[in-house]
Amino acid sequence: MLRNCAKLWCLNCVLDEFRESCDLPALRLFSFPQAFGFMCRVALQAEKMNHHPEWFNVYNKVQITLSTHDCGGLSKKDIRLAKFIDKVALSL
Ligand SMILES: C[C@H](O)[C@H](O)[C@H]1CNC2=NC(N)=NC(=O)C2=N1
Repeated sequence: MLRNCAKLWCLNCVLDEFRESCDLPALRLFSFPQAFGFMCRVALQAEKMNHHPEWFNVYNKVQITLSTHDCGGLSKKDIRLAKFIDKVALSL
């Protein structure tokens, strides 16, 4: 399930290039600590890129929306961050 979810995330972002944002399907992890650890890894990369996700977490679920405020839509940075998220999700 996680593998499909991760692959879908990248596809969603590429296909929706002309939309204002890309809502990634909710990721259901095994526990709250694992969800929080996932978010920490993504947060460090987001800070490094100066490109931050809009996200919602409840217990073991993480919902992520990517967009680029500066251009009012999706940019290469969103795709790059989605691919990083993809990689982290696949490593869990
Ligand atoms: C001023 C600062 O560089 C900008 O606001 C950065 C910060 N993080 C960001 N994150 C996202 N997702 N989109 C942006 O356009 C963006 N811009």
